[in-house]
Parts: sequence; C-alpha cells; structure tokens
Amino acid sequence: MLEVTGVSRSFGGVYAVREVSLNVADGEVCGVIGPNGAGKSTLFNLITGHLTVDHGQISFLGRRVDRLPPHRRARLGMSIVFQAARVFHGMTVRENVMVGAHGRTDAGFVSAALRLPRHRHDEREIGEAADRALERVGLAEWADRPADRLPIGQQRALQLARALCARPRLLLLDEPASGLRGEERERLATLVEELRADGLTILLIEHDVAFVTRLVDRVVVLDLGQVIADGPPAEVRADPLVLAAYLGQAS
Ligand SMILES: Nc1ncnc2c1ncn2[C@@H]1O[C@H](COP(=O)(O)OP(=O)(O)OP(=O)(O)O)[C@@H](O)[C@H]1O
Repeated sequence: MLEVTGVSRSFGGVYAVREVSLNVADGEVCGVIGPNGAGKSTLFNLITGHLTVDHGQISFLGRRVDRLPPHRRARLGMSIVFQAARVFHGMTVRENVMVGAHGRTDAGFVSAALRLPRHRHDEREIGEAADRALERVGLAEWADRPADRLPIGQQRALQLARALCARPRLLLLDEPASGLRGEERERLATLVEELRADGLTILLIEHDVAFVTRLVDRVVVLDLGQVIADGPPAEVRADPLVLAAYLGQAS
C-alpha cells in the first residue's frame, strides 16, 4: 500500500532522514520507533507531504505521491492523526468529527453556501459517517457536547474518529500516546487493537517502544536518520544495534 524507497531529506546540509526505505502492506500495522532526533517526525512529514523529499520516491496505492501536496494525498486515502491534541473550540464533538469528511465530498463552496439539495444530502451523509466514527471510538454519548470539554484521552479518540470519518485506506498516527498516562493510554491501545482487527492499515510513529511493540505486526527502527532494523517486534527488541541506539541515548 505504501512504498517508501531510498528517501532522503536534509536540513542545512545535515541529513534528518537518509536513504530510508520501508513498505506497509494492506492490512498491516507498522510502527516506526527511534531515539530522540532519529528522524521519525521528518519521515512522517515526508509521507504526509508536509515536507518534500530531496531524493527518493514515495508511492501510495501504486501511484507516485512524493510531489503531491498533503490534501491530494489525503484525497487518495491517507488520514493523519497529529501529535498535538487539537480540537476546534466552539464546536460539538460531532461537528469536530464531520470536519474530517468534508475533503471527500464533491459539494463545493457554492453549493454549501446556497444550501443546495446536494449539499444537504452530503451533510446528512457526513453526519451519519461522523456518528459511526464516534460509535467506533466510544464517544457516541459525547456527540452533542462541546469538544473542548473532553479530557485529553478522549480528545485523542475524537481525532481518531475525525480521521476515520474520511474513510482512510491508510491511517497515519504521529505519537498517539504522547501526553497520555495509565488508563487513557490503555484505552487508546485497545482502540488501535480494535482498528487493527477491523483490517485497517496503520503506520504509527511513536517514541514509546513498549506502546508500539505490543500493537504492531512490524517495527522499523530509525537511528540518526537511517533504518537500523526492520522486522517483528520481538526480533527487533533483541537486536544489538537497536539496544545500542537506545542505550546511547540513556547515557
Ligand atoms: N525543520 C528543521 N530544521 C532543521 N533541522 C531539523 C528540522 N526538522 C528536523 N531537524 C533535525 O533533523 C533531525 C531529525 O529530527 P526529527 O524531529 O525528525 O527526529 P525525531 O526522531 O522525530 O525526534 P523526537 O523523537 O525528538 O521528536 C534532528 O537532528 C533535528 O534537529
């Protein structure tokens, strides 16, 4: 589904990501981990289109996307959950989720402004999709409440619902566990496990190794911008290069 081939990106002559290749197959849950400064965020932004590659190729569903802007990649079926839990203030939980589907409808601004029948039809469909997504992440009973009143764990779930509302082929999660503790973290892990059981393809970038390794089929480890390991979590955790990279950080 996603093929990243020999991708590099540097800042001021220093490589943040260097000759990185990774593939995510349909239905796979893949994690990218690595110590601070390993290049995880840069790689994530190269995949989503928020940064452009210096070299290399990115293909999604068999199509080159590395020159496409983020919204075009989104239209092809990439949905992103960003690290910072952001919700739109002054809007309900349902309205926040509905925003996720608007990029996928054909109804343009004019039809929305004039409230043409087609627009009303789309709005109803979007509302229904939002309700399904809220049900999926366990927020159905919060639908009509102000989004900014939600605790942070549920704001993260709301962002997931927003991403799901766009009916993604590939869900991209940027450090989904950051800022969450204890029970909230557990709830999020369970939710990702459920999405995985639904057959959704997921790529998640995460600092927390324990969180990632329990959720993924495969994990790619970055260090100093390069892939140092790629395989099943149990194998990768025992890899001497990986241990050394994380130990290097701790010392
Ligand atoms: N916009 C930028 N300008 C200059 N240097 C950058 C920029 N973005 C990233 N870098 C550098 O690229 C390297 C990789 O950074 P990146 O943020 O991708 O790593 P990371 O693995 O996400 O780290 P962390 O876990 O700390 O967020 C770092 O040395 C960083 O300083």
